[in-house]
Amino acid sequence: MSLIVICGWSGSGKTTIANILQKQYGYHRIITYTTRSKREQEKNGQEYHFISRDAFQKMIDQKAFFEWTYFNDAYYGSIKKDYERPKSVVILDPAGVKKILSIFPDSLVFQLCLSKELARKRLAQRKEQPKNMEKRLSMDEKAFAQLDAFGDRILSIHIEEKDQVEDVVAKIVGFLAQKEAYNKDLGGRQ
Ligand SMILES: Nc1nc2c(ncn2[C@@H]2O[C@H](COP(=O)(O)OP(=O)(O)O)[C@@H](O)[C@H]2O)c(=O)[nH]1
Ligand SMILES: Nc1ncnc2c1ncn2[C@@H]1O[C@H](COP(=O)(O)OP(=O)(O)O)[C@@H](O)[C@H]1O
Repeated sequence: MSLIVICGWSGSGKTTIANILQKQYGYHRIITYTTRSKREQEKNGQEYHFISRDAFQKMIDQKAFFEWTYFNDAYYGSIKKDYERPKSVVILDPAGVKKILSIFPDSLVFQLCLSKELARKRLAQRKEQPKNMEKRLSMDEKAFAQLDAFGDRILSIHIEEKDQVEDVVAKIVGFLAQKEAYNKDLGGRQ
């Protein structure tokens, strides 16, 4: 199974990159479920399955979720059968990353890292309200500190203002190609 997990602060480019991996590199995008309101540019079933709190609670009661989390006044969760397809990509928060690493230790976790200043700029482009933006970023900053202990299991990609989305994708794809070549080489020697 080759599962790619993408995580990072709000505005780090997770959605943009997962969409490129899906559209240009044939990755199956795991669409997770959320109770947060849909943003203007989002489509139900593309970024998320947008559902009501009642529907989310029902899914919790029915044990439909593989893992779920509560973040910034909204619920987010993913379902198990979606992880069964090979060559998948999913976007998760730090709690989800920890859970997935404990169940699928071979999954590749990429953390998109950027300065708060750049995150603010990107969120402003996305028309995020300044007040909401600061709250999101400080919550993300705290939550991502939990992943420090998993340093060697997570591939950090440092993003600077000059980096185009394609540069970031190229780093991820380059790493995946290297890993595949290494595994093939290892298979050939055994
Ligand atoms: N654990 C978990 N986290 C999720 C899931 N879906 C989304 N997230 C995370 O929820 C957080 C909030 O996502 P979102 O509201 O789309 O904000 P964004 O970070 O600005 O794109 C992000 O850290 C996502 O990675 C899920 O199914 N499970
Ligand atoms: N490398 C990049 N260069 C310039 N703009 C970017 C880059 N990556 C993402 N963006 C833009 O930044 C904003 C936030 O990206 P998004 O993918 O929504 O982040 P996230 O899902 O992590 O919150 C969007 O407007 C997106 O078009």
